[in-house]
Amino acid sequence: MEKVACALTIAGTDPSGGAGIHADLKTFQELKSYGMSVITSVVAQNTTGVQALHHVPLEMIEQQLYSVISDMPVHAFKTGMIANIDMMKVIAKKIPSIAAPYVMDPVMVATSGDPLIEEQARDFLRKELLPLTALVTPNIPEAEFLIGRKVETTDDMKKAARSIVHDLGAGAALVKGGHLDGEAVDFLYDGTTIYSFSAKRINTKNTHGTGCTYSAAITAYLSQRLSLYEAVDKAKHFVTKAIKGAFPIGAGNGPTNHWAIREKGVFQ
Ligand SMILES: Nc1ncnc2c1ncn2[C@@H]1O[C@H](COP(=O)(O)OP(=O)(O)O)[C@@H](O)[C@H]1O
Ligand SMILES: Cc1ncc(COP(=O)(O)O)c(N)n1
Repeated sequence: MEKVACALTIAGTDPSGGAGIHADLKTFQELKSYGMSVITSVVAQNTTGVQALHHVPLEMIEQQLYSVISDMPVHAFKTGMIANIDMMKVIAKKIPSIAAPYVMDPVMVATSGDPLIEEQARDFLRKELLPLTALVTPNIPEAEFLIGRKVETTDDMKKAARSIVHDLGAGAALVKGGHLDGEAVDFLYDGTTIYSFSAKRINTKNTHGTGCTYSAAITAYLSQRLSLYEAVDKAKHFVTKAIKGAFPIGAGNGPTNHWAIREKGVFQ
């Protein structure tokens, strides 16, 4: 029988289709991994911001996890938005039973600036979930929170990546430079080596879902058994294309994940 790579995302929703579970599943599909999802929160949001949040009851999160894990193979998984400590506890308890690399996108606020997780949950995420990861993918503000210092230069980014691994216990750290000026450069530290991944900065406001799409692409490639370096390298190309090909739809920060539609010519 042919083998299929299976990737799981544990995250919140985005009915406008640009971020969260929706971006993750579209990315898994585009990269030819079989996509599965556990929904933590239903989020009423669009390109302009977050309008309302509804948290899925804890038993239901646990049940969704059980439904997937008890029946399906999982070759890599990621977490995105996990709104509060109780949800984090439920997820942390199940993680050790998933024998696959764990990629954490430490989502804290939406591109619009709206908070997606409770203030007190940030500490729990850092102390309890981070040490379970194979890779964590903070942007600059998230890296600053994790290490408790300002990150203003590429040198600071490299130091942050090292400190997230050595001081906080992450398996590896990818500190993303989307929030700095100049080249869009990200640094990966795997415990021994710093690697950089760079792309020309694209002049666009359509960046809704970039972090989700990037971490989902890494997860998809890891599910296909690529090395961490190869997975990040290919995912960086994917997210750059996704930002380049984004359509200016919606009144705010447009979604990034439409380049495949553009390439295949199915648009008006
Ligand atoms: N304007 C841009 N042009 C090119 N790449 C970008 C741009 N903005 C972000 N990126 C890249 O997109 C990815 C997501 O980064 P970032 O925006 O920092 O994360 P987040 O979406 O979590 O805030 C990174 O690889 C980053 O370098
Ligand atoms: C449910 C959910 N999860 C994550 C994000 C962050 O999106 P981004 O990738 O733009 O940082 C979001 N807006 N909504």
